[in-house]
Amino acid sequence: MVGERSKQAFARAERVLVGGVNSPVRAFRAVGGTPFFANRGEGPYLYDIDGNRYIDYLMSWGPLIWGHAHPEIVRAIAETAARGTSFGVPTELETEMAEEIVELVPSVEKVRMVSSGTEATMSAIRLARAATGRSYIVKCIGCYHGHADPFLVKAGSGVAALGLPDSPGVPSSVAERTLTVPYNDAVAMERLFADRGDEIAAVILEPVAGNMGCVLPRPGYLEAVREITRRHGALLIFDEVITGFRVGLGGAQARFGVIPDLTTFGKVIGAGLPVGAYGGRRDLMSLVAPEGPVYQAGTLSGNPLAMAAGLTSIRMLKRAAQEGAYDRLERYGRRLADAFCDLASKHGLNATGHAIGGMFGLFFHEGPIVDFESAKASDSSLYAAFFHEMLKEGVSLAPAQLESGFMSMVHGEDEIEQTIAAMERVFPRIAGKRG
Ligand SMILES: Cc1ncc(COP(=O)(O)O)c(C=O)c1O
Ligand SMILES: N[C@H](C=O)CCC(=O)O
Repeated sequence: MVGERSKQAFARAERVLVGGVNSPVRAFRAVGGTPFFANRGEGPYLYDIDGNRYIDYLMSWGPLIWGHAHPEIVRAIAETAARGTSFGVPTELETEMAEEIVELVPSVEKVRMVSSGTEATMSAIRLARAATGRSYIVKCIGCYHGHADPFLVKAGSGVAALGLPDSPGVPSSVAERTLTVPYNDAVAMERLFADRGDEIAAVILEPVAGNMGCVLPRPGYLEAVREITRRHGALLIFDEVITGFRVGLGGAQARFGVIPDLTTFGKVIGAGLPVGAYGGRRDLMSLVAPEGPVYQAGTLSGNPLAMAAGLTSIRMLKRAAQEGAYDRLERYGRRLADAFCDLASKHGLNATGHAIGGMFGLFFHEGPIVDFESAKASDSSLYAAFFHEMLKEGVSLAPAQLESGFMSMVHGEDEIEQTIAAMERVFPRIAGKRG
């Protein structure tokens, strides 16, 4: 339950921070109420400033695949910081990070590090436009690719939660260059390309959608988009800011065996420090400055602390993957999703649950959930009640139904059992609260 100290902290924050937060989703607008304030985290647990402990499935919106304050990651950051926090000249850490990404992610031959997922996606489309000499991009309705102008068109995540299909401040001349189609609809994609194929620079796609809840690609969908883009001379950009190193070591592209031209990363590759990256085929990446003319830069790009944290995390993931750790993540996610659906059905409620690798989605909807239309038809007031009751039970889920839940490598049997037990207590309390 959100305690008095958090409420006071939020009131204080609201006086000087826009909406009391530094990213809209943190304000809990999709579920109502006010947010709890973090004090510290340890493993799968987050402690708020009122002294409450939560089993955390938000995991800082995805980056914390090793949970909070993992000792090896904290040590790597501290040791690196002691030698300096930023240099403005290259470090070997940046090369090591790029080498890991190139080794593990099938499509990536060269990398550019940046400081956020948004920087990665906006740079990738600039590159795609330069490479093709075309100006239109295609995105799916309900997918979120960060807050750069071209992406704030029918976007998911906080944009959808606030009911802002588009954002004021984005010039219409920019927004009109973004074409949209429903996720998982290869026919709509084919039709759009039949009409405008020779004007389209790239399709940018979350290979598993994570910003309208967690929505899985239909069998054959990613392959179809790959084939259509190739046939029309457009690039395929997989936005793996969420899925990278989370649905498997090689991301969604390795898992589904579909190879994009460019890939964007963020979240897990920084292990909780600000980071992003984009990469892809050597011939495309060599268009980026200083090798080529496409300008993109960053004072703190490849920051040593972020590189040290990310590298430690990726190397630990490599070892863990050999012991089936990603399968365990998915099994745990599946158990939560199944328990959610079983309990809902026992209490006469519609529910659908998805899980893949370390991400999952819980929807109050009979399903199937395949796109934004079906995801947003889920019962949002019931989810809000569920979210708040789970919080009272010491379980922190995504504060919006149209977001993903995140499992970490340090969640264990105990946490899963405690979470299911919490759901068993919560369902009778929310059964009467259908929207
Ligand atoms: C799929 C996806 N792409 C891009 C972004 C943007 O990343 P960032 O918030 O680091 O700018 C996010 C999350 O915010 C995301 O989920
Ligand atoms: N859904 C967003 C990213 O994945 C949430 C992060 C944010 O906008 O703060």
